[in-house]
Amino acid sequence: MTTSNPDIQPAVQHRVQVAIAGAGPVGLMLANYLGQMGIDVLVVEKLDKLIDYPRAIGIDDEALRTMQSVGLVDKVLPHTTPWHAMRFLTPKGRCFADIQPMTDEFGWSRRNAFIQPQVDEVMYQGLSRFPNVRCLFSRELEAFNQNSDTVTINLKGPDGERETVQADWLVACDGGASVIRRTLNVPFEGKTAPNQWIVIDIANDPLATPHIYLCCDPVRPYVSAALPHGVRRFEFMVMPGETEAQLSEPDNMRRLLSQVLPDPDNVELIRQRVYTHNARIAERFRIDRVLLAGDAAHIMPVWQGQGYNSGMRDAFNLAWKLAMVVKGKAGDSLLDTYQQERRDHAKAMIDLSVTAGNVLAPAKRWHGTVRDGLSWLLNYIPPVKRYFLEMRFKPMPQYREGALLMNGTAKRSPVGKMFIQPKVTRENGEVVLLDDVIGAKFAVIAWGCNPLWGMSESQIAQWRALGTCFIQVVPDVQIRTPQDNVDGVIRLGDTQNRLKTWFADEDASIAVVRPDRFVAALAIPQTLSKTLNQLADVMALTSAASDLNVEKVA
Ligand SMILES: Cc1cc2nc3c(=O)[nH]c(=O)nc-3n(C[C@H](O)[C@H](O)[C@H](O)COP(=O)(O)OP(=O)(O)OC[C@H]3O[C@@H](n4cnc5c(N)ncnc54)[C@H](O)[C@@H]3O)c2cc1C
Ligand SMILES: NC(=O)c1ccc[n+]([C@@H]2O[C@H](COP(=O)([O-])OP(=O)(O)OC[C@H]3O[C@@H](n4cnc5c(N)ncnc54)[C@H](O)[C@@H]3O)[C@@H](O)[C@H]2O)c1
Ligand SMILES: O=C(O)/C=C/c1cccc(O)c1O
Repeated sequence: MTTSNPDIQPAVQHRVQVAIAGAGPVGLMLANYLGQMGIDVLVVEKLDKLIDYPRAIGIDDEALRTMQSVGLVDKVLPHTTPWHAMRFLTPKGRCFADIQPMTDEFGWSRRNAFIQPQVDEVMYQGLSRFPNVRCLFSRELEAFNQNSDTVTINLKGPDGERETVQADWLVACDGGASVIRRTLNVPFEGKTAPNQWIVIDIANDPLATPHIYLCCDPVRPYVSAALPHGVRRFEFMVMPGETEAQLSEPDNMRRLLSQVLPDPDNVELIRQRVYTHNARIAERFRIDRVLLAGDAAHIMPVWQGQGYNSGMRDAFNLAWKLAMVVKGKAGDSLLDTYQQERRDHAKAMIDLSVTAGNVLAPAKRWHGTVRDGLSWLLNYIPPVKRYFLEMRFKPMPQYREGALLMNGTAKRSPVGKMFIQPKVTRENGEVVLLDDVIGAKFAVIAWGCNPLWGMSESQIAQWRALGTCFIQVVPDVQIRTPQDNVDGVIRLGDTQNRLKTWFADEDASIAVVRPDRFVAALAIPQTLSKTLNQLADVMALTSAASDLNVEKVA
């Protein structure tokens, strides 16, 4: 661990509850969530502005749900193309995997194209809603040290001047090359791919056909992706011996683009750059008062668009836990569940992304021949086809240990999985998405019954103090007629009949849902009280739980 230089006497000293290194999407999301919870946050970014070149191009339904949780989804959606299919083509142009899930169990389109800097900007602008959040550019985190009470951070300012930050917690959102991860000597296990890729972004899309195509050309595999705002992305594999400088020469660019466009000279280039793909994961995500998130914790090839989305999952998982610990509502052991829950799933996404890369560009040519033959056969087996179409190969996060109470066998249980987000009808007839009723809170969602029945007054007070929302879901036809109403319980109509179906499938009637929308426990009215007590133990809730104070978002 580094020690700060005692000779440096910084002119500016900041004191905050949470310091975030890096104003990439993960740092910005975390800052928005913590800002909304009333936490004092300082984001430090070494560059003088947000990164503005194109990077990630796929945002999934879980990430949109995360944007919704910080009140920004309406500003993000205009920068997306929903229901975006990803199609793998054989060398002869036959589509052998059409990945196009058309379900919306979490409330949003499963696959969406987007342009990362535009959505990063939305998140940055979102911070202006919170006087308790500051974002300082041209501040590079150079060194830090921590003790049992605090983290001391040394920053270098725009003219080389020094500043210090005293923070209760430091979150490293400083990207793949994270200086924080390296300083802490946390191993970054995995592989770096042997091949590079050249990414070319073009304005005024000269092709303009929808969706993303991954073309398994054995001579030079490539990707062609339609993006919002008339942008086209091409990615070509760089062959052994080729260099970035060579490939960027006009003649070579023309040769590359002639593989995909009839008139390769008539293009409006935004940017081209050569990249290496890494598949690496940090051995630990928590080192005492320092937490690693996003690319600082895991990096992966782009083929499933999961680098960005995995970072969003980290932010959603960590933010509510950090807020509870900072506010003294939970002991800091709650933060151990962040690594417990997130690391395995991030690893599964890395493995999936590597596999997709091997399908697109197999290491040996004969692997490609086998792939094309097998895929031709499998395409005729409907369950296999459905498996691809519905994206069932993408492992949905299921936490087996952590801030939850697993009952029954983990494989079958919905505990540790994200709760569905259907439309619901309020008593005034308004139809909204479920999370918009809950807000940034825990929810106890009961089918038909009164969730408070069986809970003691003190237990109700304890969970209310955490900001828990108690919900009674009824068949939609019952919602407009006041009946069986209970004080302090929100009644909702099951607009799409999805909640009834969910509870019937799970053989339960009450779900305890965490602020990140993961199911923490299942119960029936007779077991809820005991279940909530056990959950309070697992989550290290303190007895001093008082209102979590969700600040009103302007
Ligand atoms: C060049 C590039 C292209 C990519 N292209 C794709 C793609 O095509 N498809 C895809 O799915 N994913 C892509 N990714 C991955 C995706 O962009 C990342 O997964 C995502 O940006 C991770 O977000 P993050 O917030 O964790 O880190 P980043 O977005 O990397 O943000 C980290 C931030 O921390 C700042 N920082 C670093 N060190 C310090 C320090 N010491 N002090 C202060 N600030 C610091 C950096 O300047 C940066 O702004 C790409 C990544 C990169 C780097
Ligand atoms: N569109 C694209 O094709 C594209 C473009 C850029 C990045 N990406 C993805 O995003 C990820 C992050 O991008 P980046 O530019 O920050 O990555 P990068 O190439 O700078 O590598 C990130 C970090 O990985 C670690 N690393 C690399 N080799 C290592 C080794 N041998 N041992 C231990 N650690 C090692 C280092 O900490 C390095 O700084 C990339 O790895 C890639 O998967 C994709
Ligand atoms: O969003 C996806 O699922 C795919 C993303 C993708 C595919 C190919 C190349 C990339 O750079 C991607 O981000």
